[in-house]
Amino acid sequence: MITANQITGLILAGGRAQRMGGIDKGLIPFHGKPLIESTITRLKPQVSTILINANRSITKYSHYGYPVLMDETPDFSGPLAGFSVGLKHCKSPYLLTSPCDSPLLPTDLAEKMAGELEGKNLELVFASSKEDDGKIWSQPVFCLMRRDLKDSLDTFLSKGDLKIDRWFKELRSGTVVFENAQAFANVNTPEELAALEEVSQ
Ligand SMILES: Nc1nc2c(ncn2[C@@H]2O[C@H](COP(=O)(O)OP(=O)(O)OP(=O)(O)O)[C@@H](O)[C@H]2O)c(=O)[nH]1
Ligand SMILES: [Mg+2]
Repeated sequence: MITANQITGLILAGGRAQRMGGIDKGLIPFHGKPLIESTITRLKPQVSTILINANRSITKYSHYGYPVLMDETPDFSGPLAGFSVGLKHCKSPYLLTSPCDSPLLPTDLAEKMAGELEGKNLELVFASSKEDDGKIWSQPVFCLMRRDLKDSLDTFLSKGDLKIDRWFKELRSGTVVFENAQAFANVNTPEELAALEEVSQ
């Protein structure tokens, strides 16, 4: 059984946050505290340690006491750039990614994804959510992967491809469907931030 001490958590806070006006999304207040703190709180019990991937405000993110890793590929090339640097610094056999802007992430994220990865002998598992209308949505930035996928990812990125689902298709990958779609609610605009604060009192 894959346990928390075999998993490193990677919090993705390296985006531009253009829909939020270009400010640093992980640091905007959510219930009075920087948004990333909610992710840290939920992820921490599920993993052995945490890495933060950010491209700005490095000193502020460093205050949480975890390594802060900047993308090694230029120009905000998307979440896979964060996966790559996270895999490079991951010392455990598995890496679990979560964005900094989904403060209600499932408390059983690691457990369910690890069960699927191990049970089906997969290399990577991403989350999906079941919406109220029954539709299933991929949540590809919530992802548990083997650390040894580093070379595969770097080869993929070196071809100039950045599409996350295209990399997944090259692998033995699968998904876990989570019933509580609200756990994946993410904050992209000031309106979404206000709405999520309202429902998560
Ligand atoms: N490392 C890294 N992470 C990224 C990059 N772009 C997006 N992400 C992360 O991927 C996740 C999902 O991205 P979005 O919700 O679209 O965030 P964003 O790109 O900052 O926001 P917009 O600019 O408004 O699209 C977030 O956790 C981002 O921090 C990037 O260029 N590098
Ligand atoms: Mg988002």
